[in-house]
Amino acid sequence: MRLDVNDVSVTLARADIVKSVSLRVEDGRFVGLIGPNGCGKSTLLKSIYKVVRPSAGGVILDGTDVLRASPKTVARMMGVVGQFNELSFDFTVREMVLMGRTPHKKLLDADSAEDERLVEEALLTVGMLPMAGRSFLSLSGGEKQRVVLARALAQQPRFLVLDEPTNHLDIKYQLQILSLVKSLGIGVLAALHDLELAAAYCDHLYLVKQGRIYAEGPPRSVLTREIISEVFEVDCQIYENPVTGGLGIAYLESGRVAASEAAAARTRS
Ligand SMILES: Nc1ncnc2c1ncn2[C@@H]1O[C@H](COP(=O)(O)OP(=O)(O)OP(=O)(O)O)[C@@H](O)[C@H]1O
Repeated sequence: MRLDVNDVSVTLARADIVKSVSLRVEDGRFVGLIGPNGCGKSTLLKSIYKVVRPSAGGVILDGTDVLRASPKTVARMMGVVGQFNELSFDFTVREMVLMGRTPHKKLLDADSAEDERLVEEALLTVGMLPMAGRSFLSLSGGEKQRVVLARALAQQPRFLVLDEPTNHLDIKYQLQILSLVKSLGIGVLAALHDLELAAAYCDHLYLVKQGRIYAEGPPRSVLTREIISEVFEVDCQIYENPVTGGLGIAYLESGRVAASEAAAARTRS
């Protein structure tokens, strides 16, 4: 399922937050959205999953006009893991995940054996089956995050939108969840903060700066020292990780940068 975001702009409280952004996620590709705090990643994702209405532009998923389609129509295709998972009412973990089946049901349809099977499978996948009877509100941040992902998996989406899916997760679950999402083989658009993880898992990156796409391409072409310095205002060295062969980023503290530049200047003179 292919996602096309065409010239989307979002204005909130009279501020232009997303400015004419276009992007594409081809079927089966894992695409990352990266950028500094407040650059507009979540707002852009919310406009894709219909929580925020763009002031201009269009969102097309597999030929369906997402902005005009009903929420149920979109939910049959698209699973979402948002950034905040708070609820006013308490549900059990199993009930939360069962909600993922709602888009596939008619009003008053009972839960089928297949629904129950998909819920068990999703809970098993994220390691939350032993806590199926627990109250959702009593869970830790990482446990909640895994339940919300299980709900999205039970939905059997053909496209996933993830807003910082590894937020709150310890390293085991960060790696497990990203590997799992990648193994689904469906189109994924995910906002990620960890640039090394983004490089390891994403086929393609869009880097956002102040509401606009600043750079896009394969991770190695986007995650360069120059671009990271321009957008994140942090100096770094890019290297090939000798163990994994993946892209490594060594961040340099500003004091150390100044010291190494001074040392380099002394060597030159
Ligand atoms: N409802 C709103 N009204 C006014 N401003 C908003 C609203 N929602 C978000 N913003 C502002 O829009 C900007 C972009 O926010 P957004 O949450 O999209 O950023 P982000 O890139 O996801 O940031 P982070 O990495 O910190 O999660 C921020 O300056 C934020 O304060």
